Formats: sequence, structure tokens, C-alpha cells
Amino acid sequence: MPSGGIVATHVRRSFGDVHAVRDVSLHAPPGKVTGLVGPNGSGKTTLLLMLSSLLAPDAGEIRVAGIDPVAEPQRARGVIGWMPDALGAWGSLTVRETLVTTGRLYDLPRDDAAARAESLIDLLDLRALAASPARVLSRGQKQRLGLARALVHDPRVLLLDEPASGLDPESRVHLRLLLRRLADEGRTILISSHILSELEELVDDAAFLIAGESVSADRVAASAQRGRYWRVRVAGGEMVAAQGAIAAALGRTDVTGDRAGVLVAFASETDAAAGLAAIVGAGIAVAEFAPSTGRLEQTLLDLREGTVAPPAIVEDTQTTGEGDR
Ligand SMILES: Nc1ncnc2c1ncn2[C@@H]1O[C@H](COP(=O)(O)OP(=O)(O)OP(=O)(O)O)[C@@H](O)[C@H]1O
Repeated sequence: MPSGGIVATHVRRSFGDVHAVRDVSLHAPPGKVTGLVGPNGSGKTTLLLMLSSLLAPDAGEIRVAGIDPVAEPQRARGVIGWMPDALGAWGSLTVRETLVTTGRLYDLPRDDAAARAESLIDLLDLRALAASPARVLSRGQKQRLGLARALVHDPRVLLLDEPASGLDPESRVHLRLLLRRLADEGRTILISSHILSELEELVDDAAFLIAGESVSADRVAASAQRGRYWRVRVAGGEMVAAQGAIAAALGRTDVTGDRAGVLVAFASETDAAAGLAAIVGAGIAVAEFAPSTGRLEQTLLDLREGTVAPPAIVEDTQTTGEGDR
């Protein structure tokens, strides 16, 4: 069993007939931001609740910074910062009062709790809202308060459920930089999300959950290696003509397209590079050539389907490319 950070071994939890978590093993090491990736209902929140000592597993072993949250929940809570997907309770308390009260619940002396609240208000950019009651905050502002609350007792481990949801682009960049800094200080960070484009930019590594089961590292590596769709955008080109020209350049009939470009599946990056050379060699003015999905999204699609799944079509496939004219 690996030590340090978060370690789960064959963890299981059912609710009556619903097997929310069937068999999950994972390791989130200190100093890294680890993503917990899975479709809706795959058991992410149930697992996070067990890791954070708020729900008992039916079977399996959990260690968080070396502590067993089942045997020693209070000790575990002392090292864990938990941010649920929705900020619960205390709507009438202000942002400042929420943080001071949380600090007091973690046994911080009054002055320390007040000082900690002020530094977290600055860290999470909540100064203008410090005296506002929590109930008037927007979803994104509540997310920031939720993260501040999770950090009150300077935890070594952070468990974050959908932390980026509701954040505008600037706040997402801020979150990414903050989480990187917290990880660089040696903290263990586990973040769940099903919005993979958000997670992609935040995490060092990812653990995948499918139908309550963790996916082995070998299977994830194999899925990540498999082919994917690439999107080609031709400079000033008209889409239908570009699609035909690219199909001819590649000698293929399975080339499709959408409003954002022409879509071609390649089995590997090497094949994609050779395909790009063939397209450029045929005199086609390529303005963009990139994978049509992010790495995490592609891996998850592959794990679920067992095949290269076609990407989401941006708009109807037989567009005349009005935007290009
Ligand atoms: N308290 C509960 N009682 C009964 N069923 C539950 C309970 N909590 C979760 N479940 C069920 O367990 C399964 C896993 O739910 P969970 O919330 O852990 O998934 P998730 O991966 O976090 O989903 P999402 O991405 O939608 O938040 C779902 O089928 C859910 O309906």
C-alpha cells in the first residue's frame, strides 16, 4: 500500500440496492493535484464523503495523511479541508462571520480565527463581500467562500467536490494558481468534476471512476494512448470543399466536419503528424490542427465506450461554412 496523501483500497458503499461505490482503489499523492473523473452517478461524491469521514464505507480501507477516518474521524477532520459541491447552511452570517465561526469550530482561539478569516478573505478575493450575508452571494462567490472555509484550519489534505463549477474564467485561473501553490506546499489535493475541460487545466493526474469502480492505471494508460479525433481548420476555407480536399489528400472516405472544422480520426499522434504532413503537402492552407477533445475527456469516452467515440458536433455537419466567407 502506498503511504502518504490519500489511499483507498477496495472501498465499497451501497445505499440499499444502489451500489454507489462498488470497488475503488486509488492513491492521491502529496504535492499533487489529482482529479477524480467519472460520469454523473459514478460514485465520486459518495467516495469523497467516505474519504472525508462523513460517511462510513461498507468495506475497504482508507488512509488520509496516514489516518483512518473510520477509526479516528475527529483526527481525520483536523487534517482534511472539505469543500462540498454546494455551500450549505449559515445564509444569514456574513462572509467574515462564516470564516470566523468555522475557525472557532476548529478550536482556533478567537483572535487567531479573526486573523485567519482576514487572510482567507484576501486569498480568495472576497474583500468586497466580507460584510455581505452568505445568502446573497452568487454561485461563483459561494464557491470561493466554500474553498476559504475548507482552508480555515490549514489542512494538509483538500477534498474538493466540483470546485470550479460556477466560476468565471478569471476566477478559474485564480483557482488553478491557488491550488498549484497549495500543492507545491506539500498538500494533497483531490478534486472531483464531470466537467472535464475544467479539470484538464487543474490536475497533474487523474483517477477514473466508472459505475462505482476505479479503473486500473494500465487500462487508463491504454485508453489515453488510443486514437482520437483531430479537428482541422482551413484558412478562409469553405467547409464542404475543405472536407473533400482533406479526404482526397488522405485517401480516406471517413472524413466528417462541423462548423468548427473538418474532423479526422487518427490512431496515434504519429499517424496524426503524418496526416498533417499529407494535408499540407497537398497545398491545403491549414490554420489549425488539434485534438478535438481534451486528454481526460478522450480517455473517459474511451473507457466508457471501449472505442474511439466521435466528438461532439459543434453544429450541423453539412454547413456551408458561412462564418468563413
Ligand atoms: N444517500 C443516498 N441514498 C441513495 N442513493 C444514493 C445516495 N447517495 C448517492 N446515491 C446514489 O449513488 C450513486 C452515486 O452517486 P454520487 O452522488 O456518488 O455520484 P457522482 O459521481 O458524485 O455524481 P455527479 O457527477 O452527478 O455528482 C447514484 O446512483 C446516486 O443516486
